[in-house]
Amino acid sequence: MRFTKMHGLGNDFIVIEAEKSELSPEDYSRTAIKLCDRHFGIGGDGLVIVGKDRELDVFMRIFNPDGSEPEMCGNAIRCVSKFVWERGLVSTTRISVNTLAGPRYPEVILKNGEVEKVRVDMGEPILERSLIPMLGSPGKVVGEELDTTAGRFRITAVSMGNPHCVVFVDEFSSVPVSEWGPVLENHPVFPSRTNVEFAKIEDENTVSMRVWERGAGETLACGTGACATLVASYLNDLTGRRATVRLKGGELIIEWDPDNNHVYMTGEAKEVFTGEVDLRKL
Ligand SMILES: N[C@H](CCC[C@H](N)C(=O)O)C(=O)O
Repeated sequence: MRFTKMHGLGNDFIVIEAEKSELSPEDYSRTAIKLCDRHFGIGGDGLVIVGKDRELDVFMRIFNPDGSEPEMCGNAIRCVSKFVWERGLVSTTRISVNTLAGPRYPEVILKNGEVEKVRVDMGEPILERSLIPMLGSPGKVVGEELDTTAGRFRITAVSMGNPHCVVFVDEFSSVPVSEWGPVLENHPVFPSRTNVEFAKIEDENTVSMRVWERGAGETLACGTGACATLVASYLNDLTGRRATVRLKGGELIIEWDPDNNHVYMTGEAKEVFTGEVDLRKL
């Protein structure tokens, strides 16, 4: 089966065209576990399935390395946009992509005919606790204290279709991401688990971020996480509605438009290699 290895700021994915794969949907989850393994498989932070859609240009499904299927993935949708543009699966630079979180609208930005960046309308952030989803009384979760087995955290919860728990820190050197991450990811207050972002405010237009992803562990970047972090930073009066989010793998520009309440993410997407994999050998 053919695959394409891509990444968005080092958040890497194995991309497969549904129509050209011998996989059926019930195979996706267990195949993701095998292919994402960095020793026994190809290696990746996710398996991304892209294909023609009945209503929109294409659909995107993503599976975490633990086999779970999240609603949305920011770095992956930039990779998918580059993938479908370069393979002629779409004929315009403005693309419509169906996801479990609903339609999303990326735009590929060309330079000398090549895809330089992708700007994605990530839709409206979801702030109502029960829709994150998070247990507890109705309302927003902004700067709320949460007791865990690793101590007490002040959190802000935002969904971009997938759940995010943002914790602001003064320095990363004192943040054990691989210890605190899973404690928050699996906290019972998050019935669907959650992605976890540790954010350091550099100035009112710049935020640095480390991320522990639901079903994937620490990654070099998280697009939906960067969007959630900008929203959380604004809700906590720490930044404006536009910021550069600095991740281990690179930078994203995130804007939260006050007029339509949509969040926009702009960043790169890269193709590294293509290959063939015989699933019977995994
Ligand atoms: N692990 C995430 C999905 C991938 C999100 C991330 N890679 C991004 O770029 O948004 C989750 O379970 O919600």
